[in-house]
Amino acid sequence: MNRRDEATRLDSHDPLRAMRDAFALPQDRVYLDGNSLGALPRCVSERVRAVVDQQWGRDLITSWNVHGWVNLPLSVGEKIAPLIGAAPGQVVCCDSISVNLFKLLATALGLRPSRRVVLTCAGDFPTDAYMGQGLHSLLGAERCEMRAVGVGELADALDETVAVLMMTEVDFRSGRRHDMRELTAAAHACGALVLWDLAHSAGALPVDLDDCGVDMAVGCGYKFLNGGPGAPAFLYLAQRHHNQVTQPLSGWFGHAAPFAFDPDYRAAPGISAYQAGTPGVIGMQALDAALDLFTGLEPASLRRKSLALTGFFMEGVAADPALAAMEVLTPTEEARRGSQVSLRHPEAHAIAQCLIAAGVIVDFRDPDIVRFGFAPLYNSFTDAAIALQCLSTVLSAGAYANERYRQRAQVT
Ligand SMILES: Cc1ncc(COP(=O)(O)O)c(C=O)c1O
Ligand SMILES: Nc1c(O)cccc1C(=O)C[C@H](N)C(=O)O
Repeated sequence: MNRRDEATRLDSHDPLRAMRDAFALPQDRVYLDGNSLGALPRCVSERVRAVVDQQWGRDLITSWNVHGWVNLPLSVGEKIAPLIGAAPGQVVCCDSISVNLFKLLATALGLRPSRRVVLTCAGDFPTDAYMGQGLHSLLGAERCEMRAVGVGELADALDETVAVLMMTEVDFRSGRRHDMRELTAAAHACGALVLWDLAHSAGALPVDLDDCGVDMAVGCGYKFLNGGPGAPAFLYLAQRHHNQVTQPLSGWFGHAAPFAFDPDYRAAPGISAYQAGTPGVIGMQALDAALDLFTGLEPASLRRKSLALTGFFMEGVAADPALAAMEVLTPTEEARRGSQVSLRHPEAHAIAQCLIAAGVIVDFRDPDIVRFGFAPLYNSFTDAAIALQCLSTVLSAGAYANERYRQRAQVT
């Protein structure tokens, strides 16, 4: 059976295939970039229209109470919680990952006052280290020292100076998935806390924060949760760490009584204290609607589909002699794989541009990686087969050598 027929067969047996219809995907494109920006759920268009026209347009400021706008950060947080293995009361939806990292890193240093090191994995998405570097400038080297090491050196680097280990579960370049349970236990064994970045996990694979004993986590709403460009992020802090440290972005939405307008800050109890200012209601409502698509779905079913898609794609790459020059960076071992396949080639940028021009939307990561993101809610095996065919044609024809594919855009 050829790959297209095999894809058709797999699609017909896919228990999640009906979910694709919940998305407004363009007919003439194959979208494999949900690991950067999730596709548009139809229910989000409807919700945003209703929020703008009826809630904002007609009910105006009464909507903060009447439509529950004021509670959105907590209510949306509660909708995200089951997707990341968190019991109620520990997740709030607000701000961006970057901003939430600042709050949590400061909290971690406050919870471990005799330690100063934030240990990170070299090569993780840079904003995580950037936020730590900002904290270092603010607090000084005696209170905050950033230390980045390779994955293989993490175990040795965990010593009594480390306050917190900050790791991304799925590497944005390679798609490699780290062992959350094992690394969390290793950090705890040396008395450190652990903070996981779930940007490339939430909505694509099961995460068991409570069960793994994780202390803190962040993640974003615009990738596999499909909340739209710039959707609010989320933040998790385990119950046992609540009410001990005042997070530094102490804005009025995290105050115990915001509408008492006290001159002095008094933190709200629990996770609510991790809010800062007024939530972006339209973005929050878009994410809230998008999360409804996960209702009743087992995260394990998403994982099965994601692994089947990435596995099918990787097999196709391995079987095609035209793709021999593309190095597969993503682990073939399922437990170590996220929901993307990354291929390395010296002409990766031009190859990605050729694919996009042919209607297969992928992205490029400097200097030489083409990423194929597989969103289990809406990608099909046929998407993967079309992408394989297109990639094969691009490489066999050498189309990427054309000068017009070499222009670099501002956002890649
Ligand atoms: C792992 C990871 N962390 C953080 C970010 C950035 O998050 P934000 O833009 O919400 O601060 C991204 C992607 O943009 C990411 O892939
Ligand atoms: N957040 C992004 C943005 O504002 C513009 C373009 C891309 C992004 C991304 O999410 C990039 C993504 N974190 C990555 O894995 O590379």
